[in-house]
Amino acid sequence: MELSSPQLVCFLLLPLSLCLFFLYRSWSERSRCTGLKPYPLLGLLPQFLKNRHRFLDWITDVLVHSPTHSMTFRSPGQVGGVITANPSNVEHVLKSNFENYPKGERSFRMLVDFLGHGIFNSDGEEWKWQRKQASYEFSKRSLRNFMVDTVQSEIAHRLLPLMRRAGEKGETMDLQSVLERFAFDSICKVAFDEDPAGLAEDAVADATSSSFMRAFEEAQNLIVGRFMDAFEITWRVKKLLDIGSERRLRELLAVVHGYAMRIIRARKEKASELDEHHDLLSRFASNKNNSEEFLRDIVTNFLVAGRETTSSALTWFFWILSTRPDVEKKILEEVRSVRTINKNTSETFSFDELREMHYLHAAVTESMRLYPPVPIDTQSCLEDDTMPDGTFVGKGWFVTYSAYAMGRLEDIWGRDCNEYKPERWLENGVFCPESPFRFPVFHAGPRMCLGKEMAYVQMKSIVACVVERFEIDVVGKEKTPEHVLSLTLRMKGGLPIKVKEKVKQCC
Ligand code: HEM
Repeated sequence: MELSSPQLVCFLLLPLSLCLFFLYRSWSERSRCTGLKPYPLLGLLPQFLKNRHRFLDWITDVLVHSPTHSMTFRSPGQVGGVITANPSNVEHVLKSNFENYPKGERSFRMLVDFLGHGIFNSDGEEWKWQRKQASYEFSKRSLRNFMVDTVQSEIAHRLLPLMRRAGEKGETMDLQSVLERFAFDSICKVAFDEDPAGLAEDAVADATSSSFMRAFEEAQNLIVGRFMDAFEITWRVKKLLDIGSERRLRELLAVVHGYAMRIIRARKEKASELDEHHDLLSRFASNKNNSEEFLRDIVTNFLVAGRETTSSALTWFFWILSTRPDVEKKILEEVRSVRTINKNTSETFSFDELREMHYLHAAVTESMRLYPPVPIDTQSCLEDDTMPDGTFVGKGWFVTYSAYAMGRLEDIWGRDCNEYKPERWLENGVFCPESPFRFPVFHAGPRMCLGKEMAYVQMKSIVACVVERFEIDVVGKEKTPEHVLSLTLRMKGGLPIKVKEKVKQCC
């Protein structure tokens, strides 16, 4: 059959029109579900590019308004993805269908230069083996005792004197940086029996550890920057040509890995004096099959885990506290009462005393609800799947849950979800935990955080001791600080404070 010119045009235009019609239909359908308007062909890429500097708040707005609290990304040439704040989906991904949601190849490629094959960046048998070794170590009473001693000593000999000196001189100090150095010293001592003395009076003199800390932070930011590149090819080309941010990253990683190697070699020299249960590093080092490179990855991963999480949580906590004298008063009353009941005359608190501080536990937890140290966390999908809320997830897609958005959902926390209210965690004065799928701040399921108890000991000890002794004035506290999204939620520009030592209470 021969077609006339107008017929030919119609014949060619028909599929195109049908295509446009279906694209438009799926476009308006998806915008009805998520409140977002994905562009035909470009998907949500334009919105992503426009909002990537306020990524967390942007996706929170979208997830809060989406009826399922989930959103789907699909852009041409890019992997698809789902971001969710739906507790049923979180449970499905992190627990019920765990095997289908590993960290995945894409995330591995992005992080391998920094985290290597360590626990945060491994799947399958490689992860299981590390998890088993580390879990065993973390469950030991001896580790807990060592950790409590370490935190107490760091507070009594470094943190409190440092704050006292700043108070006497009337100096403004950056609390975020102080807390990071505190956490860095603690994790190095607990995991590797190394003291970098980041918070010591003569810390300035220890150029190696301070240049390491700076390099570690910048490297982390550059690695996260890779995730924010709209196209993976961008950083890969820069890496290949050794230019721009990738060149800088290579230089910084040389410093980071060099420091970690120094710890490992020092440990090897001491190996004959130490048994394999001495600390976390000894446990991994005792296996002769583990290369130096693998041990270096262990060190880097535990530093990531321990250095920024508690300091991020406490930085936001102290800012909130500065705006809530009522909460500070209640914490102080509780701390003083525990001290009196236990006739404690030392500068710090024991593990059991910290456990008695339920209000403090609630106050710190409530702050992490609104400012979770790990605000988003991503897995990838092995095989096509449908989540409990009906959202489709394709093979190879990423699935991200946002603890930050979940902390702001009325469906989980009620109408006062945006208010800071420690009381929501208490029943008759006793702390009641929430399901980890509704409050996944420490993750959930088989990969749940191993350092949760250690983190609370550190955070509660610091708050109890500091609030008891110092008045803290946060400079510019009226304005909500901006955040920077690194691997953790950091405060942009730090938290400038002025401190004044309180007059000692006579008992
Ligand atoms: C407030 C403090 C902390 C928070 C909010 C927190 C949160 C988390 C989160 C969200 C994960 C999952 C990360 C992922 O998907 O890869 C995680 C994993 C982990 N955390 Fe923590 N963490 C904290 C402190 C610590 C501390 C002090 C340690 C001690 C070293 C630690 C050790 C670990 C380890 C080893 C894992 C890996 C678990 C695995 O993949 O099997 N965490 N944590």
